[in-house]
Amino acid sequence: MKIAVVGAGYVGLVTGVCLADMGHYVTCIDINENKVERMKNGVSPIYEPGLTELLKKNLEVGRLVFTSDHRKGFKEVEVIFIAVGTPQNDDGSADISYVEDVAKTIAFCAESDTIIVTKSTVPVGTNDRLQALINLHKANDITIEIVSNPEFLREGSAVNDTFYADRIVIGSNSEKATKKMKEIYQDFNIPIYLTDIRSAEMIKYASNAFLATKISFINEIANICERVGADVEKVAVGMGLDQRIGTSFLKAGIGYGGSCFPKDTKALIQIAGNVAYDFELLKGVVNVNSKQQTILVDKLKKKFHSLHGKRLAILGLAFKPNTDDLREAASLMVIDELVKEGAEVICYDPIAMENAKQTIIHPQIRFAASVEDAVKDSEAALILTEWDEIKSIDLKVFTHMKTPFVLDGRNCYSLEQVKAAGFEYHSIGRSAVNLQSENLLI
Ligand SMILES: NC(=O)c1ccc[n+]([C@@H]2O[C@H](COP(=O)([O-])OP(=O)(O)OC[C@H]3O[C@@H](n4cnc5c(N)ncnc54)[C@H](O)[C@@H]3O)[C@@H](O)[C@H]2O)c1
Ligand SMILES: O=c1ccn([C@@H]2O[C@H](COP(=O)(O)OP(=O)(O)O[C@H]3O[C@H](CO)[C@@H](O)[C@H](O)[C@H]3O)[C@@H](O)[C@H]2O)c(=O)[nH]1
Repeated sequence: MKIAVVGAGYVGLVTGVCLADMGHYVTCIDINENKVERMKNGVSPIYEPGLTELLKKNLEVGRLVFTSDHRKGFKEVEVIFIAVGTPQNDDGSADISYVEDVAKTIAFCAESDTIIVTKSTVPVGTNDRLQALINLHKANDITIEIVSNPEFLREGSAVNDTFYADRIVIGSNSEKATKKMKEIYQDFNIPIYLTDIRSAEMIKYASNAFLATKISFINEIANICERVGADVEKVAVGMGLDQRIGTSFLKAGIGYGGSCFPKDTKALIQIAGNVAYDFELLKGVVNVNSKQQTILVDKLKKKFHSLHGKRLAILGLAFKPNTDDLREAASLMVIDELVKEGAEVICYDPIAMENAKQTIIHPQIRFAASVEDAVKDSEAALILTEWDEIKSIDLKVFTHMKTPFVLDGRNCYSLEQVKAAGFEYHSIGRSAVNLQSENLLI
């Protein structure tokens, strides 16, 4: 089938490449001409395992085309996916102006019957609004129908998530559009959950809010574990063995970041507020997360009287491993706090360094070429992303620090490993390892 995808960001590019790989003819349209040029040459603008290979393969066989010309991209296509951003407004609500702009462009350009598929995460009722907008602007003799098809991929495993998703959600009020959607996804062999448009829109927000709730819940349990002498890692395993609870998203740490959970939880609070419902639980989840993101700074302040002039190493900048995305990463909040306290910050990340150099600019911040360079002469090391490279380093590297003091926000090492290596170590929801007594401190 001939398909257009508007917005070649994370979701649009991965969707476009995977649809092409499944045999469809896909045109990805993005207003960023620089990005389009790179993609035309087989260069992915994002770091995403497995994506470049598929991008090159599908460009070569001619199933994938990139353009910044919407009218050209819409020529002869039956289905248009919208995958542009829905960032956060100042009040936390979702900004749907990019999605509305695309809907209007489609209405102006469409020359024959078209199905629009909204992949972007949009507040409940947005697709109905888009349909009304399109009906207002489209030519009279054509039909444009809209379908909600929220995206559930995770950054860092986006390609795999697309091919092996647990479900595909399709919200549609039209039999013709539903049939087309089933055809598009036929070869993916993934269960399809068909529902109405508003429920599909809500499934996306509810899923992200629920996962964020699990994370804030385990982080609060972790904070209590530290105070009562329990180990959150063991608690999470024990809880997860109950199949009603499950093991996933119970990894305690320094909170959730990224381009989705922070903005989608806040947007859902707004969606509820707009219908006079106070989503108290979710407000708690958001507050817990914001405190959790800087919990290591609190621990650091307990250790040192003042952070002024202290050299502190940051290991890991991306909001999670296997991505170079820094959006809403805990590292940004931590670094901001440390800079305010007058510390000298030296950062290292295996992949997100180039993005970081353009995002985190301050005279007190420098970048190191390796973990070794970052920790050398530092008075504390803060681990913020659990990259394999960081998890698998020889722990001796920390013993060469000016003060061998490690704050691990992602519980990368076992307490036994750390005790054997010999440095002071504080993690999340577990006893601290003290250097002098070699005892575990509560
Ligand atoms: N990033 C994720 O992991 C993820 C996962 C699931 C859902 N989502 C949702 O998907 C949507 C897209 O997210 P993203 O992270 O891919 O966004 P992104 O910011 O990475 O990409 C958006 C792209 O759209 C382009 N664009 C903007 N206006 C355009 C227009 N009029 N025509 C053509 N291109 C245009 C931009 O240049 C940009 O390349 C959001 O609603 C997000 O909440 C994201
Ligand atoms: O047990 C866990 C799991 C995750 N995280 C953190 O949560 C954030 C988000 O992680 P993850 O969900 O793996 O990555 P995203 O790419 O943000 O994916 C989420 O957001 C996407 C955008 O909406 C959805 O499509 C996905 O289904 C949803 O998992 C990261 O900072 C992780 O460090 C934890 O702290 N503990």
